[in-house]
Amino acid sequence: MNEILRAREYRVLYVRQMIRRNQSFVITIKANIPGPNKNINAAHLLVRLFLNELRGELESQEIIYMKSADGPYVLFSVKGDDGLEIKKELVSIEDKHPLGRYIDLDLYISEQVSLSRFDLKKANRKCFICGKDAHICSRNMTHSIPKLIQHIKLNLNFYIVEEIKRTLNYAILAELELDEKFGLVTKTSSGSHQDMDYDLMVKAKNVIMPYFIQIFNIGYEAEELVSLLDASRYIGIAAEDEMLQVTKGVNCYKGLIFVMGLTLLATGYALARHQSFDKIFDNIRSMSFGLLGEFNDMNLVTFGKEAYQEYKITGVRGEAYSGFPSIRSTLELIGEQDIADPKVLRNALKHLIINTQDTVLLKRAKSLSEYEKIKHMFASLDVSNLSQVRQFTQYAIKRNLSFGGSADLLVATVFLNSLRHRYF
Ligand SMILES: CC(C)(COP(=O)(O)OP(=O)(O)OC[C@H]1O[C@@H](n2cnc3c(N)ncnc32)[C@H](O[C@H]2O[C@H](COP(=O)(O)OP(=O)(O)OP(=O)(O)O)[C@@H](O)[C@H]2O)[C@@H]1O)[C@@H](O)C(=O)NCCC(=O)NCCS
Ligand SMILES: Nc1ncnc2[nH]cnc12
Repeated sequence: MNEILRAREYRVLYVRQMIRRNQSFVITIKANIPGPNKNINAAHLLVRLFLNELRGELESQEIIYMKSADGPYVLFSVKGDDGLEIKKELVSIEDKHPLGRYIDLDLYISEQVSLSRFDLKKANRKCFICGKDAHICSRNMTHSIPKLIQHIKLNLNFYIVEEIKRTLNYAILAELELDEKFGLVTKTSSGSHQDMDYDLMVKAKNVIMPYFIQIFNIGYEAEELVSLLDASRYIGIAAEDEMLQVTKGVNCYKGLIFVMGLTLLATGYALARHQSFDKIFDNIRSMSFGLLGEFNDMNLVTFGKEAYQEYKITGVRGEAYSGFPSIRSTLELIGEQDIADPKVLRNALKHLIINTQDTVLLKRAKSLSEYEKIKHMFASLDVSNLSQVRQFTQYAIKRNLSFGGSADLLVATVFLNSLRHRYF
C-alpha cells in the first residue's frame, strides 16, 4: 500500500514540475480502479481513451504518459486563465461519458491548488454499482472489490465492442461509397462487377458484421495468439456461407472476411493487453505463419493457388504472412490527413494497388504482363486529377479489371486509422 501512496506523492511532484515548466494548468487523467492492483488492463485502456477524448476538446502544450504502482496516468498541460471553465468541462466528461464513472480528471491550477467538484457546487461522484454517493460506498466497503472490477471490465468491453461495430461499419461504407474507383463497385456503379451492386454489397456487409464481432471478442479474450486464426477459421467460413446465401452465390466480401477477420483478432488481442498500435501487425504475422503452406494443399483449388503455382504471386496470404505491410505503409502515407476526404481515400487505394499483389487484378488482367502494365500505369496516375481518374475508371471497366483485394485492404486501413486515434 505504501508503494501506492509513494506513487501518488511522486505524481503531485511531477504535476508541480510541469506547472513550473509550462506556466500552465495541469490535468491528470487516471482510472478509478478499486483494490490493490491499479494496473489492470482496463486502467490503461481507460487512460488512453480519455486522453484521446481530451485531445479532441483541449489544446495541450505537453502530454506525459506515466506508469506507476498507483496505475497508469497522464499529465496533460493546458494553457488557460479560467480554471473553473476547464473543471466544468472535465466534470461534464466524467458525468456524461458512458465510461466517465471509471475515470478521474483532476485539474491543478497552481502548484498548491487543484479544483474539486465542490468548487463548482457539483454533487459528489456516484457509485458505479448502486448510484449512491461513491464516498459512502467506498468508506463502508458496500461492494466487494471483485464485483467492482468485474463491473468495470464488462462495461468497458461492451463500450469497445459498440465502437468496433461503428468503426467497422464506417470503414466498409467509406470504401464502398468512394466514387470513381477504377472498376470497383460504388454507390452509383457496379464497375467491372456485373454480378454486384451497392445494395448487394450492403446486404453482404450486414450479414457478415456479427461474425466480425465474434472474431474480435475471440481476440480480446484470448490467452495466446498463435492458434487464433485456426480457432476462428470456422467462423470465417460460416460468414462466407451466410454471405453467399444472401447474395445467391456472389462473392462480395470473401477476401474482406479474411482480411478483417485477421485484423480484428490482432486488434482485440492488442487492446486487451494495451499493446502498441504497431504490435497489431506483429500479431497478424504471428497468426499467419502457416498460410503459405496452404499452397501445397492438393485439395485447394482456387485462383489464389493458381497465381502462386504459375507466378509465385502470394496474394492475400502473402500480405497476411508479412503482417499486412501494404496497410502499414498506407497508414504512414495517410498520417494525420482526413481519411473522410475522397482524395485522401483514393490516394490510399492507389498506394495499396501498387504495393500489394492483388489476385483479383491478376485474374482479370489474364496475364502477368498485363497485370504488371496496369500496376505501372497506376504509379503515374494523379488521383487528384478527376479527369485522369475517370479516364482510368472507364479503361478498367472496358477491360473488366478490378482491384477487389486492394479494396479489402482499404477497408482494414480505414478501420485501423480510426482506431489508432481512439485507443492507442
Ligand atoms: C485465404 C483466403 C483468402 C482463401 O483464399 P483462396 O485461395 O480461396 O482465394 P484467393 O483467390 O487467394 O483470394 C480470395 C480473395 O482475397 C482477396 N484478395 C486477393 N488478393 C488480395 C490481396 N493482395 N490483399 C487482400 N485481399 C486480397 C480477394 O477478395 C476480394 O475480391 C473478391 C471480389 O472480386 P471478384 O473478382 O468479383 O471475385 P470472384 O467472385 O472470385 O470473381 P468473379 O466470379 O466475380 O469473376 C471479394 O472476395 C473481395 O473480398 C480474393 O477474391 C480466405 O478467404 C480463407 O481462408 N477463408 C476461410 C475463412 C477464414 O479463414 N476466415 C478468416 C477468419 S479470421
Ligand atoms: N467496392 C468493391 N467492389 C468490388 N469488390 C470489393 N471488395 C471490397 N470492396 C469492393
